[in-house]
Amino acid sequence: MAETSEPVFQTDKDGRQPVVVVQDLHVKYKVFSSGKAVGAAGMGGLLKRGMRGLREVHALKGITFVAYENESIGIIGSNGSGKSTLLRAITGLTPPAEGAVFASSRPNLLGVGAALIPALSGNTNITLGSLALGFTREEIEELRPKIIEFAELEDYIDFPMKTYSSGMSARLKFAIAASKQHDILIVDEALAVGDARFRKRSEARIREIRENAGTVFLVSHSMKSIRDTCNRTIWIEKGVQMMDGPTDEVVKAYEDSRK
Ligand SMILES: Nc1ncnc2c1ncn2[C@@H]1O[C@H](COP(=O)(O)OP(=O)(O)OP(=O)(O)O)[C@@H](O)[C@H]1O
Repeated sequence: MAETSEPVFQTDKDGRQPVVVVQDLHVKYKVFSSGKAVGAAGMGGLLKRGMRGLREVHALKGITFVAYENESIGIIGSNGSGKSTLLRAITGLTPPAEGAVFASSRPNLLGVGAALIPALSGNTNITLGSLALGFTREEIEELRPKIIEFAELEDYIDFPMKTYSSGMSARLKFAIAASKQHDILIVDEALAVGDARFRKRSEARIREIRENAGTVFLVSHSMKSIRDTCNRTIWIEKGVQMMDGPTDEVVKAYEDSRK
């Protein structure tokens, strides 16, 4: 793994500022499985000799790219191709087996779900979620009406969150998380929730974050969301980087491969 992070953040010849540098990234999961199903017959070559029940999944096999300021990068690929693993490696949640990930500031995964308590009201949860994002009490009171308006929950904000539909709580979570200007924002399928109108507004908010010097990564199975939100797309298949380039070209190649 590379030891020094300084040279990787030098601006390129066009003066663009790198914010995330991924170098030959490999991620492997070791999984203990119980039962006979995971024998040589079940998992074939994945089962290592002498380690009964332990198998290794090579989820990312050499991913390399540089993400710059103001980019919105879509990550696409079929189920199990390694998209979420890549996002987790960028946030530092999953360590690389080989290679390295450098980030110029702390990447934030869009989501405040963990900080919220379903038995409490939407309003109290705005306080909890915003505190978790690092806002002060004063900032929270300034943001509160905007969050409620964005989530369109004016009539429900004093009800316990557990009484919300899944779309309503998803809207509240997005509205809290997106109230912050993130430098590096990572969005994993969050746009799949909510109705078409809310999706449009969420996408607009993501574009705004990006325009304010943020860099956004978006994993989605919706090629429409990717086309509407991302200027660049990386396509991964079975852990292998297939393509990295302008969204239109990459999405077209991906869709053609699935015909
Ligand atoms: N925590 C884990 N432990 C073991 N294996 C894992 C773990 N997380 C993911 N994997 C495996 O790694 C591979 C990539 O999974 P990942 O979730 O990154 O794919 P994905 O592209 O996000 O999939 P999807 O589109 O279905 O969400 C899969 O084979 C999956 O089974």
